[in-house]
Amino acid sequence: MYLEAVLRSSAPHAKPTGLILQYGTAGFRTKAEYLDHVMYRMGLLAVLRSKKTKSVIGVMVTASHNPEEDNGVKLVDPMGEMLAQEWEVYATNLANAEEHELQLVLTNIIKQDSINMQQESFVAIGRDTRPSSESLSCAVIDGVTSLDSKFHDYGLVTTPQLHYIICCRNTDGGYGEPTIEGYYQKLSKAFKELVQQAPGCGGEPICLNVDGANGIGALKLKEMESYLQSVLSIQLFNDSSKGKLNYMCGADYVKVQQKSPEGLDMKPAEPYCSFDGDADRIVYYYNDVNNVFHLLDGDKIATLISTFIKELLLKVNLNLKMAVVQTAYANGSSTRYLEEVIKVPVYCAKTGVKHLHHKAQEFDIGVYFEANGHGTVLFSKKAEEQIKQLTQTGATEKIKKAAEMLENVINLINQTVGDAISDMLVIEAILFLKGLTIQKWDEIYTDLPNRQLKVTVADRKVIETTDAERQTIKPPGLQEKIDELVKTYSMARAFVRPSGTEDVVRVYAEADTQENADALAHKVCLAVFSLAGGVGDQPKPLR
Ligand SMILES: CC(=O)N[C@H]1[C@@H](OP(=O)(O)O)O[C@H](CO)[C@@H](O)[C@@H]1O
Ligand SMILES: [Mg+2]
Repeated sequence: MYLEAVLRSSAPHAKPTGLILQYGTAGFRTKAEYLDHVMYRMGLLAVLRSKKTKSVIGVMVTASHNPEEDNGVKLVDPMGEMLAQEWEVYATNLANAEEHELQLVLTNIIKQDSINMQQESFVAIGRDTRPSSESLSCAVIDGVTSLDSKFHDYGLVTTPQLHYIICCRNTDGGYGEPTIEGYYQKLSKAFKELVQQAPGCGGEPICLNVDGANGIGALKLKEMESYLQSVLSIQLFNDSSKGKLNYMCGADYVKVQQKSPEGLDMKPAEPYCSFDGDADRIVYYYNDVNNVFHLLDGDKIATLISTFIKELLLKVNLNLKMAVVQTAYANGSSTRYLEEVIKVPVYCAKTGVKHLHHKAQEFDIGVYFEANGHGTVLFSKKAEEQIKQLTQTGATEKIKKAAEMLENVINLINQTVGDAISDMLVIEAILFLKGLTIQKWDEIYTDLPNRQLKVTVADRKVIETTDAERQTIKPPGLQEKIDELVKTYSMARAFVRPSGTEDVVRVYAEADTQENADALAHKVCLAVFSLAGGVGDQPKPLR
């Protein structure tokens, strides 16, 4: 019986007794030494998922922006999306089964989802540059082969590159050539064509400074450089030749600390961007002439891209439904600007890319970004077809040209998931086409001062939220207290939610001044501490 081979091969990947892990917002994530059995079992689960969907399924070994010592794993569904939520429960059950329960848990999944074990299967595996990733991806392969499945190990790839490959394979190349080379060719062709549509094109290449977070994004960007030559000149910092992954650098560090990363000497007015550890997030920043740091996060990126697309849609006169999806963390100024100035509907989804992605799929053109820089644009089949049609039959040259630009954006953006490299190229092309410097882009609207803090409580599940996490319904009295505090400040907003990746409650506040945002955030922390079972010392004021 096939399960005998599974159990036999599981012995070298035995689960430490009693260890419990959850398939969270971004798959499993913890210290690398606890993950060997999880990897083996996710290899098994990927095979089952592949049989169930009759498609290629991806397994990515990465812990993204976490410290180098951590690792993690996530499964990629057929169209390059995150694993279906119903299967997250299977993943959690499988990861937590003790060795003697493994057979039962596997059999239950097979029965419950009526999986035909005779069905062929194929798993594509990728990994980041963490020292632990290679052996952990071998554990995935052991799981895959113990169920006699076919697989391909793509080795070192960015998370979005693996998502791209999965989508290409499952569309028989419709989305592109399912290789890293194919990815570089597709993106660089679309980028060059877009840039060449600018009036002043043909002069000096566009210059950009990139912080690669000492990770896979740096390696892949180096590989891609030759494809972009003469159009984009990249100065790469934290290129993984010496520094430690994500240590004092990368998109998460820059966003959370609101300061420049180590490892680069910032020159005033020059544009910089940072990738995270698996290159699915990006943020931009610059120092002004007074050496004051300015951050352009996911909200500013969403605004730039939406404005550009909206302008092109007006030119081609297509009646396509476009919307922007954000989370509660989106800066209030960005939401107001999108709704009132660009006049595009804005929706708020729960934190986590899978929630934003699903919401964005409801529109002909759905732009989604988390404030931390993870996001992309989704085009419906209808939108893609109508745009393509206009590139050939558009009534005027102006319409054809605008349709061609939109078509290039469709090819340049990675529609499977947020992608630092692809987003960077989209942003650079838009800035070039619109003749905008990073300062001018930054001036489109001014962020409301804000503060994000964490509170440790005994059990963060005592907090329950509603309205896309903007209101709490439990514990009793907490929302009333937050409302009361918010009323005492001008232009204020605050909310709290239990984190899906850390054992903390996150607190967010914004207000008219930084002092007020800090004070409000602190008072909300105190309310959480007293009403939701805070542990340790009381939260201290920031100033
Ligand atoms: C405020 C914030 O940035 N939260 C992050 C963080 O989720 P939490 O559930 O807040 O821990 O990690 C997620 C996965 O990487 C990411 O999608 C999300 O945006
Ligand atoms: Mg990431």
